[in-house]
Amino acid sequence: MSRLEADVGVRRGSFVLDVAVTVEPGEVVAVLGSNGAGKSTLLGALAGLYPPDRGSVVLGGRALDGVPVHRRRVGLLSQQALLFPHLSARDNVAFGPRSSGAGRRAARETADRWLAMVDATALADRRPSELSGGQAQRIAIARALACEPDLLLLDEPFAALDVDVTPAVRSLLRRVVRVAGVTTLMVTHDVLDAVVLADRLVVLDTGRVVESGPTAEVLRRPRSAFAARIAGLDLVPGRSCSEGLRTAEGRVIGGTHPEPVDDGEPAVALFAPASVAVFADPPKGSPRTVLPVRLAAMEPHGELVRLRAGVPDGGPDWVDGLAADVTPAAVAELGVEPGDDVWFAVKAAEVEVHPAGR
Ligand SMILES: Nc1ncnc2c1ncn2[C@@H]1O[C@H](COP(=O)(O)OP(=O)(O)OP(=O)(O)O)[C@@H](O)[C@H]1O
Repeated sequence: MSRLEADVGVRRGSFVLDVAVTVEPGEVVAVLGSNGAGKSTLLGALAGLYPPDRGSVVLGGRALDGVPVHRRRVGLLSQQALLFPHLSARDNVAFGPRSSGAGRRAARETADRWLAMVDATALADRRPSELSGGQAQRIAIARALACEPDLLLLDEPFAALDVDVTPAVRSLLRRVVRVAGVTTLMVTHDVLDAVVLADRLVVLDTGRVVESGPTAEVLRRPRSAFAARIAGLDLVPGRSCSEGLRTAEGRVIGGTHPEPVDDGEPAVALFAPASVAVFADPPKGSPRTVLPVRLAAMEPHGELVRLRAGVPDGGPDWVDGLAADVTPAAVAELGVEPGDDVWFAVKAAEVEVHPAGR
């Protein structure tokens, strides 16, 4: 496992990227930011496509300045699978090991191992034209990892997939990246990609890092406007359980599992602030998950009022920042103000539990 330390300046026309980013060995970091923020430029600089004007890229102790693309030991998975059309799936995966000197037999064995890892053994003899988008992307994942890269770069890896196959391919990528223990940097527009795959987020704006930190923390307490916009959801960290999610203190948040996640795996419960009902007294016999919170703030939010939670006496930290959007009439009826203890309640059907980065 290799550590990535990059501190680069890249000029493209009038745009300047000036970014320092470190990815610890085996860590997955997601780079987010609006269009034109410089995400692809950063990826290109790491891959060796755009030589930096200043700075350095050090991967596993090797300085990559001037090292050509094919010698960097950097794997790239992009939106399109970009498989060689004339080769079978197996030969596509074996291509990397072959190019780095493995014999035909050893390369095929490596390919078969990775094909099994991405549940694609049955597709080994097919040509790319005989694969669906999701199948081709699974082969591309195997191909990227079969080269045993020191760094894996993911460029919007699910953007070209049908929405109904994305969760399965995303879970699979999460599993194999963890098994391979490969240091990974991912560019994405989709906050769910970041939640499911990334240990840490880096937010770019006009070529600079404006925010970074553990995924759940950035989404829970966003400091940049961009993170706040993408993080418009309530998020509770914990571990998946059959009922939904269990927090570190053992509180169960009822929820559904839209994508596969094993019991006990790190996970997050996500729900919309508009799905949260607020009570001034603990609701009795409610089928919902009820969370005691201390009201920290009330702010206008469109036609609604956003109630922000703070931590009540002895309560867990993750309560801090949870939001409930309610009508002004409901706020008047509640008769509560900041500093009061209130109860947030949410129905299991409104809560999605997704696997999460560490
Ligand atoms: N070949 C080029 N010549 C000049 N400027 C360029 C070139 N390619 C990109 N740029 C500029 O560099 C900036 C960063 O682009 P980049 O593609 O890295 O952003 P991004 O964050 O990946 O955006 P998106 O989310 O739209 O893919 C943009 O302002 C873009 O206009």
